[in-house]
Amino acid sequence: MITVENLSKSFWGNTGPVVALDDVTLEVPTGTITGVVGPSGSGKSTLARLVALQERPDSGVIRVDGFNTAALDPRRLRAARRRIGVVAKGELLPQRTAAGNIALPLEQAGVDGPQRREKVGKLLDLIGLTDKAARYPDTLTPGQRARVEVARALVGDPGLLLADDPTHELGTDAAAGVLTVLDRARAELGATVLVVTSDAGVVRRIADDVALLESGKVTERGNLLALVQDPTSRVARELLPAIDAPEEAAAGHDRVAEVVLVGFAAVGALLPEATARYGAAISVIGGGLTRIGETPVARFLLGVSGGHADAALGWIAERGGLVRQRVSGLHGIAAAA
Ligand SMILES: Nc1ncnc2c1ncn2[C@@H]1O[C@H](COP(=O)(O)OP(=O)(O)OP(=O)(O)O)[C@@H](O)[C@H]1O
Repeated sequence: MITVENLSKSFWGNTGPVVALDDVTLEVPTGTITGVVGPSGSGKSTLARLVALQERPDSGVIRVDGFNTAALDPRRLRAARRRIGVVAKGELLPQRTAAGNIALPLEQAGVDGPQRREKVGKLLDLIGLTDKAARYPDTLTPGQRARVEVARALVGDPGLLLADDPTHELGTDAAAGVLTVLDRARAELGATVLVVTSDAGVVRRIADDVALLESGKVTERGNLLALVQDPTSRVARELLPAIDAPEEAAAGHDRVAEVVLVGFAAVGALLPEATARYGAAISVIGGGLTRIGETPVARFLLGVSGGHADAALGWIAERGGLVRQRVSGLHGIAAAA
């Protein structure tokens, strides 16, 4: 477990001090992927450098498995740094093959040849590049190079894998490939991963937990699937499908409600079952379906008509759907299950 407690960091800019991080607290539970998402300049890279123990905070503490890293002497600090696998971008050695680049940290650590080969072989398999082991970086695609960089960061079995903007400047397929590797690292190696990104889609695809960083402050954090069911969550607003129906499309229904459904059973079955049980006519006015990791999540604006419209909505809420009725126009009441 990595914990960041009350971390603050300022820099001197041209016009005075710039607060990059302001009292940031964060947990990265073991074996999970935590995503820190925020706009440009919100402090993401500063946070990544501090967690990588490359820079010291002005105040606050970073704990790795309970140890306060601020209290470490230089030798222990170097050892602690080695426990953090930083995905370093654009730093593959051009004169070394993909396998040779992944093996480099093991060579530096004095690991013998057979052990190196076994470890590198496993990681080449994890990143799906076994057949490219002998290729040099300049003959790989940007996405393949990015996957090799992740493998190199994983080769020392780090306590934390840290990736700053891992999909930056990659096309859609290449980005998906890198995220699959991070996901497999967590699932198959039990890696603990911290990803900082400005792309909410990265968080939606791989994160278990998320923190929203804005102007150096964490303004929201928690489990992603829990947050998407929180009507006040700004992360949820970012990640769920937009309801892009015009106001007049909601006219003519007895009840209009925004509904968030999480999981295969809810997304697949709740609406037809509510229709069948309560004889209510339920129509989808807007919204849509997405996935959070492997979990389907839907946000719909529903129009419900018929004698048992309220009962139908109440039943959906009882079954775990988040139901917010729109009473009139923009006003709503929350009835979370
Ligand atoms: N070494 C530094 N010297 C001076 N100011 C800095 C330094 N590093 C970061 N800053 C400032 O701190 C703030 C946060 O920067 P940071 O790079 O951490 O944000 P970011 O969220 O990673 O942004 P981006 O997504 O654009 O990379 C910015 O105002 C930036 O200009």
